[in-house]
Amino acid sequence: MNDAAPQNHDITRRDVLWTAGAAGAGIGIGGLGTGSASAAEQATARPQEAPAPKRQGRTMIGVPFQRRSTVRVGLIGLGNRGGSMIDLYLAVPGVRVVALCDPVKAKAESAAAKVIAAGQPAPAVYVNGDHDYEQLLRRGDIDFVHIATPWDSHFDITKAALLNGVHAGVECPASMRMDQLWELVDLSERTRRHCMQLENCCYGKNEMRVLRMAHAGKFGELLHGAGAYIHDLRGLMFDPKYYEGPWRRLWHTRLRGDLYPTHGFGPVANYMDVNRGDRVVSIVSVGTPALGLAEYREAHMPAGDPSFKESYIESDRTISLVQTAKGRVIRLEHDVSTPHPYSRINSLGGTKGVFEDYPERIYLEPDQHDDNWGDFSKYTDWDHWLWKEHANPPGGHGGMDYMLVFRTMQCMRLGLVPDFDVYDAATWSAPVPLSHLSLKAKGAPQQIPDFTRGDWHRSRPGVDSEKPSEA
Ligand SMILES: NC(=O)c1ccc[n+]([C@@H]2O[C@H](COP(=O)([O-])OP(=O)(O)OC[C@H]3O[C@@H](n4cnc5c(N)ncnc54)[C@H](O)[C@@H]3O)[C@@H](O)[C@H]2O)c1
Repeated sequence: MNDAAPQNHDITRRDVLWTAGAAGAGIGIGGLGTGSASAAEQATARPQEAPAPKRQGRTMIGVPFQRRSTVRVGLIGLGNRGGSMIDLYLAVPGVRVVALCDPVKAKAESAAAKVIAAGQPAPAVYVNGDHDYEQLLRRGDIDFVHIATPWDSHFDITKAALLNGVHAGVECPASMRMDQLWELVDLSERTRRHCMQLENCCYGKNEMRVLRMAHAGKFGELLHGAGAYIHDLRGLMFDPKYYEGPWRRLWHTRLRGDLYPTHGFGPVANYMDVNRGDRVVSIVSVGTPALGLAEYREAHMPAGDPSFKESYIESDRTISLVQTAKGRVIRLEHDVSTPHPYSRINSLGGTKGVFEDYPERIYLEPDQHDDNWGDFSKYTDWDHWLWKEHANPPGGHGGMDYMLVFRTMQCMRLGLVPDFDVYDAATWSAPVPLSHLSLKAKGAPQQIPDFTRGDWHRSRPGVDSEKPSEA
């Protein structure tokens, strides 16, 4: 890692190529596989010192949803993620699933069958190719859309949702490119529709307990935290049936950097009130060689498999250090290509102690002393009201997926301000392009833009919400 500005780094002019006109108009750089620039060029299409573009609308901070008795939901992308999240929308009261879209007809039809089995009217189904989502979004009867498609298409579909007046919830990351993250901020402000990063890990039981303890001062003054996506995906990425095509593996041929930062970053950003009193200002990243996928392929794939044509450039482990305006440090890690038990690290430290997850343990003065970790299960009094009310939530990932859906739908039904907004989506996704740029610059720091354009000073609620007086 390098403190000083790089002397002989290899950022090319194309890495930083960007003009305000091109990004503002959304031209010159394609989505959904359009355009000719490489992913690496596109990821860094804004110079790191570029000032924030001029605001085109009013802030979306503190803007409540319009109240409604029933939330009408559409889902776009019904693979592993969309095909399981639909169960949770069907389990939450006051929600109707009205339309579904996936070019793979069998997936859309099987999701439609679930809607009917849940006793709701048959949903409209859109299966005619990669752009049929446009028809779904033009229907005029969708309040919220859940976008669970491969990463390349997140931006175009989210943009279309906002332009059609539909609140957008997009899977992680919101986009892989800096110019698109800014465009999402501008679009949300212009269209007055929320654009939410559907970051389920912010609703994890441990994450919410730590969040409440942090805000109550149990950790003292906050100093450092860490989050990660360490998940051995080698088997799934080489499984021809798991994903719809090899899109996820192919990102390892396209970009070096933290490809999936939001699961680790979102919760720690919440602990530290990022965009709510503090802000993240810079990131430095380093990466290991990329060896894991090629080694796995050699051992497990039959000779002649098309994957043998692929060259993996993504570091097996990327480690980034993010600094906040208040001087705190957040460590982010990404590794999906080596053997390792699943971990999001999820740690937080301050002047009064520290929490570390995987496995969960705590060391807080005056409760613990003599270097012996304490039992985190003794701190259940600090559980978030959502976890006190829903002790055994249905669905995957230990129940946090349900909490995300329940709370988002609750905010829409009751006309509340969402727990996070487009500024959080852009901030949590920004390490994708910026870690790439830092890696190329041999660890040189990159500025993280202030997507709030100065409003980060304002203290305001987020995931640490008050329980609404009505259900
Ligand atoms: N938050 C989480 O815990 C979590 C977990 C898994 C996946 N994800 C995210 O969900 C997204 C999807 O991942 P997945 O594992 O389900 O992948 P997948 O390949 O299983 O599913 C993607 C689906 O999108 C469909 N699709 C592709 N292009 C489309 C288009 N233009 N319009 C409509 N549908 C389209 C595909 O046919 C496929 O069914 C990714 O962004 C991933 O990062 C999030």
